[in-house]
Amino acid sequence: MTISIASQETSEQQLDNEVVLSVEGVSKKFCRDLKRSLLYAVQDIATELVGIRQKSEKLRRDEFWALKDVSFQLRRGEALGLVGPNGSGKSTLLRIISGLIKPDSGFVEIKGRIAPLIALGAGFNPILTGRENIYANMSILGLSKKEIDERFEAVLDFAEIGAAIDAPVQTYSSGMAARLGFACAIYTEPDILLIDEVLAVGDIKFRAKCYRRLAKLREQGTSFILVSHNPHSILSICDRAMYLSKGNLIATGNTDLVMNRYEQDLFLNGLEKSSGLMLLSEKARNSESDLYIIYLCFKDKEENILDYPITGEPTYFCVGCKVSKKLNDLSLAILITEMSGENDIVLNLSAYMDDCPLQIDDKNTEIQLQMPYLGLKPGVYSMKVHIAQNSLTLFDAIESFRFTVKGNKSMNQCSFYQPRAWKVTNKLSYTQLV
Ligand SMILES: Nc1ncnc2c1ncn2[C@@H]1O[C@H](COP(=O)(O)OP(=O)(O)OP(=O)(O)O)[C@@H](O)[C@H]1O
Repeated sequence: MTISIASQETSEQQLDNEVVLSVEGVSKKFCRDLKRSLLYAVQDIATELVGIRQKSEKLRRDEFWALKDVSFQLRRGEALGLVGPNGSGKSTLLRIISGLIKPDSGFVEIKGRIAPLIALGAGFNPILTGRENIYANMSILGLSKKEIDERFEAVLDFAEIGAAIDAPVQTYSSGMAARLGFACAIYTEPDILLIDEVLAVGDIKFRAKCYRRLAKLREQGTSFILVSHNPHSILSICDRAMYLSKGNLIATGNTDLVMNRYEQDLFLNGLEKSSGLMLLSEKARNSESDLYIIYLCFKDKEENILDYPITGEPTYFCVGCKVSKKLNDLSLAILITEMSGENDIVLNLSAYMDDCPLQIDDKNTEIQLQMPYLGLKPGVYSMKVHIAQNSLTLFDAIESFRFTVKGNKSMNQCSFYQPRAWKVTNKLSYTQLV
């Protein structure tokens, strides 16, 4: 069952916009065995020729569903992010939409011109030069020779590949091929642009230029579907996202919520998913140490243990310790990395850096890091925890405490939660413009 995650605002805005792409109940099966798949293809062609072929919902030996009953719509000017683990069917879906392969059932309806940027160099002939490929590629996308002549200089300017334009495309780096592919696609002025990871190979400057151009194209009414394994690209560009897994549409709707669901499924399994508590077996701990950690958890300000810390809410991170003697000048240090994306460090805190040494008597103790507001956005994180004395003697360390942050506040595709209030006053700081 597909979960529909939609904000009211987004749905209302979209009602005004015309549907440019409609995908209805699309399924596609493939065969894992090459020989058998050739045999099935021959069988299918033969039965189709004699007119007895029926679309079958059944899988033959070695077949599997690469896509199963996928339906969605794309509206004019909309940016849709398509996410899912490797092999979940994203490229297959884009290939079906662009007409490169036929679905086994269901249909795709397109209004206007579609430009697929599907694989590196897709549509490029490796032995032709960049110049020749621009003509070949843009004419496949529907432009006349005269139209291509008029746009040729603009494509060259945008691609910034200089003299390499007269070299065969097979001598291009992946980034150069992506530049040329993107430039050709945007100058065909498509109604729908399909982008499958190609931007990931461009350098940062070129990617920034592409994203600026995409924003401009959207203002002019171009819709696009962006496939990316980089959550930041999806979160910053797309207003809606779709999450595929094993060919099934798992969730669709608000980008933040869909990405959150995807990241939870990707990084957590079973028990970990519903627990913000990590209990450590005393036997496995270093019980020789004067202090060792026996649990980690999150609590709310009433000190209830939380399954999930929540963005924007008062949150206590608690470390339960077994202690055998009085200790001074202790520091609790935490380093939090985001498990999606590039494992970026999002928080690095320690009592030592805060000039706040902790004193512990010889009783078992819970050390708390009290956060008036949790600034982390919804997502999946991993935390390293260290307890040391004078930042030199390490007592205990936990290398990875995984937890999920949920959101109940509006984050609006940004990276952290900012506590805030809005106000209007009648006091002006300046009464006259200089
Ligand atoms: N022509 C084909 N013949 C057989 N199997 C195929 C074919 N094309 C794709 N597949 C299989 O279909 C499944 C979906 O592949 P697809 O390329 O759509 O995944 P994806 O979500 O784009 O993956 P990635 O994130 O790795 O690019 C995979 O198991 C893949 O091996």
